[in-house]
Amino acid sequence: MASFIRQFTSSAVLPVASSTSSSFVDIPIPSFIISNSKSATWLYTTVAIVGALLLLEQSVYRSKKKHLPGDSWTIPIIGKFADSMKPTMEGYMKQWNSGALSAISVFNIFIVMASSNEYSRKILNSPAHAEPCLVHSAKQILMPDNWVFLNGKSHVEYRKVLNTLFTRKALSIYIGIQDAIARKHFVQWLADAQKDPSPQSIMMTARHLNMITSLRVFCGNHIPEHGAIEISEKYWDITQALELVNFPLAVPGTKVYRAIQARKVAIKWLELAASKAKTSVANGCEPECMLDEWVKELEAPGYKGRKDFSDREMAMVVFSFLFASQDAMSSGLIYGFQHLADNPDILAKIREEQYRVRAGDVDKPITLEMLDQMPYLKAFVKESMRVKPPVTMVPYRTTKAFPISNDYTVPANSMVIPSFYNSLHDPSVFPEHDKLIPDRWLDPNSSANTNPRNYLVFGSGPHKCVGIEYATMNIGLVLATASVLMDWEHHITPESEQVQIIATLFPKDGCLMKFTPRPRP
Ligand code: HEM
Repeated sequence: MASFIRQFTSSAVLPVASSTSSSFVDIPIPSFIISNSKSATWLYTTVAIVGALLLLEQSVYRSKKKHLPGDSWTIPIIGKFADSMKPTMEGYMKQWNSGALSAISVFNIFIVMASSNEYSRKILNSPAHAEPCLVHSAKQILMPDNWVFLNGKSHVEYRKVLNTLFTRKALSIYIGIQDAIARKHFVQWLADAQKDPSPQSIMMTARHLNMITSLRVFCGNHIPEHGAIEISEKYWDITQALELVNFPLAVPGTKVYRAIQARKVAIKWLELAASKAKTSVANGCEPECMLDEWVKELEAPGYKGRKDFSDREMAMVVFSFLFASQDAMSSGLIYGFQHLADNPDILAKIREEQYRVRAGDVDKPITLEMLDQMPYLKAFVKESMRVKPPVTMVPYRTTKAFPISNDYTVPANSMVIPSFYNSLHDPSVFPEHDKLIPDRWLDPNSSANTNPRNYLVFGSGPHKCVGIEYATMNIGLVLATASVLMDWEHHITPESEQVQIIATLFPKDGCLMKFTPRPRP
């Protein structure tokens, strides 16, 4: 009490206008009240500013969203961040089914999701309004000067050069490498299964097979074995960083930081490979991999394009191929194994075709000519990726206001995400759309074949996947060779049909398989 009185007496005088409250004039005010009142002013001001900003945030969101389906209000600051951390197919389906166009916001990034074939294709084919933006982390991982971030004319020019790496002539070099590596890995899979016959997840084994195949196809023996294994092991850090929204700073301990370290390792080996490929071709060696083929192509007399690609630039291209293919191809391959195991009648047809084309010789490496005679295999691969598309959507960014429909314009600098799932599961084009029916691709007059615009597994427009032929050839070749060398049994769990999204789609239980050697015919 005494201290209270002391404070009271030493307090300042509150200047109050005498006209309004003369009786209070000169009443001494305690200092704690004054200091509290100052901080209260600050508090009120801060609250008012924050409140105004939050209101502004809501009104900006609503003015951008207009009549599109989506939450009427966005969660302050973070928006749908929590959902984007743990995306689920059910969540995406709900969003896609809410309308052909729908809106969400994550960290104040305004996002328009397109689910119909018409709008998805429109985004992919409107380079004047929208360009691929990948997820934010992709730029940090791939490096901003990677060719994949080019747009317009410079992108078209660069792609012309890269298209030469996927010609039939180039693929005929790659197919032998793919065949040999697949067989080597199957020997290992069978040896591992003999040691431990319990069903094992093929998530990592299939990913490893894929990575080693890609590295050998792209770089041949210009990367030593331990370098290839180092890239393969570290690559998982890159996959894990591909979330829609990441922690913005790549500081130690974050996923993006770890991914950047993994990229540095990969680029170091890929630069070395580019330099060795140049030396090898200069020494007159015949091309044995993609980098050799590229260097050789640059020197061809009829070649008119750009010739001066540095080791780093070539390394970044190869890295962009790894980046674009590793997760998608692994997804395609793993679902391929699962679909065949779950559909023995389809597997039997694949095998029948294999034995016929290989004339019973299962040790004979596959050639492009043999693949040409395997329409059922091709139909299966196409159908397997239709049912479970590895890539379900690709983020684009509007470079200017984009009048996407008669009654809606996507504001500039928004994210627009064309999704492929609904196109690939449109029941009017794919009757019994959830069923795996390879035969629908064998009839040229089927609705699947007469509506090619619906098959968006590899995208559409100027950024359509550059590796389509290689990807489908690789998935087909691995499954075909596996079918004649091995039997496999799928250990079905309640999660086998559920999907987990790790950049691309995978069976939630990791796809548990048991492999055994298959007797020769
Ligand atoms: C099953 C495997 C694959 C799937 C499902 C797939 C799917 C896709 C999709 C959906 C896109 C975006 C297309 C668009 O924006 O319209 C894309 C782009 C791309 N893909 Fe693939 N891809 C696969 C394999 C590969 C492979 C094997 C390579 C390279 C060897 C590759 C290289 C690329 C590149 C470089 C791009 C960007 C092209 C550009 O921006 O011009 N992909 N892919």
